[in-house]
Amino acid sequence: MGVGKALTQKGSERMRQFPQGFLWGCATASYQIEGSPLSDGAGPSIWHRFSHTPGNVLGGDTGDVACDHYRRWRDDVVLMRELGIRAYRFSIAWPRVLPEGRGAVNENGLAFYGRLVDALLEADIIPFVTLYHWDLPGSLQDLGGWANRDVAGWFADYADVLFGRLGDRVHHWITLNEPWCVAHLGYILGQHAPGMRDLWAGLRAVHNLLLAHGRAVLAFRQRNMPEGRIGITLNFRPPHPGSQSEQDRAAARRAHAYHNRLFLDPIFTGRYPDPIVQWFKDSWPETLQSDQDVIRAPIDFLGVNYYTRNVVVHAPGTGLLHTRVIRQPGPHTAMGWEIYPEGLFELLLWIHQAYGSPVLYITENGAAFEDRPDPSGTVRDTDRLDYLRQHFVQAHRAIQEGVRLQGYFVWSLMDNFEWAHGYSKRFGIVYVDFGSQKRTIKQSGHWYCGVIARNGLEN
Ligand SMILES: N#[N+]C[C@@H]1[C@@H](O)[C@H](O)[C@@H](O)[C@@H]2O[C@H]12
Repeated sequence: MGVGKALTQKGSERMRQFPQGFLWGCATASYQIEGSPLSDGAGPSIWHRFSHTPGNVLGGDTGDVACDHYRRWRDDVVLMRELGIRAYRFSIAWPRVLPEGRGAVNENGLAFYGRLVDALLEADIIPFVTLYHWDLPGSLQDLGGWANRDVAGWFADYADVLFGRLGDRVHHWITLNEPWCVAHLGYILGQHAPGMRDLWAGLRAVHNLLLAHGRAVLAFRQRNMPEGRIGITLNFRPPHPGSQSEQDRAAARRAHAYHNRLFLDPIFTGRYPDPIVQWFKDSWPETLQSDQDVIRAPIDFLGVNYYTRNVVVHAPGTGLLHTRVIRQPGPHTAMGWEIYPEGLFELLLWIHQAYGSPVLYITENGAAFEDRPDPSGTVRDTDRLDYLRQHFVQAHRAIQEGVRLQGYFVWSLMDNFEWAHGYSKRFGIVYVDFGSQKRTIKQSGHWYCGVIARNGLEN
């Protein structure tokens, strides 16, 4: 079933036309671009603490300055307007709004985001607000953070402050960004803030993140904002077995259940994937029957973050799932991730078919490459342009198959603080000279501007 005109002849060109009103955008996150983490009454986040702890971030980089967006936000909105984006996904730093995570609101912090929203609307750019993109207030981590069941109420209260103060202008809300990374990288592997290596805590974080999401959705519904839409952003890595042996196929099923279904199933079906509950049986958290109803509070859209796939083999005693990812031949990004555009089509179709055809937004897709300006100052990032083009083609294929994909946010608007990699990995379609803070639209950014203007791809 096609949607819109799939391929239209335009002279000798063939266009892949996207549906009218398709939202082309870019995405960022507070700690990765803002800088000024403690300005105007903001409290320290777990990433402020983590990055200031020696050894946690490559090169000792921190988010103290980042892209200085907290001060340069007006110019950055002008930049977004130059790119012609229709929508901008950004996150709000919880500790800027509630410095202690609970209690008193920091009006300065709230005012920053109010000004940013007003400037976006003035520029005819639709704000998509992520309530949580990993910068938990440090004071809540002191109480156990995501491993403390009370966090669900703290998060819902924080979300409700923002619904009340920005809900008249912001109509698209994302509760959590990649809760899988929050639990797995932050509480189980310790590679991200808060740097815990505790399976017991990590699995409770999984459940409490889902509870927090559900409680925020219920708080949103209570506000009765008919124009409002709320969803969650999940990260996915479609796993392919390294061989057709039953062991490798079972390994891929385990990886699929843990990486792709751990949050999706409870939200859409009210149940955790059985293979995972069985796998972690001794450590699995106690849950209440009533939790399911909170977690599966209906959402209006699902945000999909896709970068690559994993080819997985059975590896006894290796890692959490006794699996190992096998590097594939062919092109990879600077993150060491295989470039596998077909994985985006496979993923979108699977979600569409297996979870009741939800409205989808690609809330992140992009690539890191070694970008350098040439002597003229131009950044010819053809590898990123090709990566995006190939993935846009797959998104178009999915729409042609009836997937209700309504927008695409490129990660990222600009080069930024790439978590434990610091500033060593550049994902932006805009180059940032972190010394001078000069922004330069890369070749991929200029190309993306054309895609948006045509709402489609030329072959
Ligand atoms: N790594 N990487 C790039 C990108 C990261 O910069 C985002 O903050 C995350 O939401 C997600 O992991 C994807």
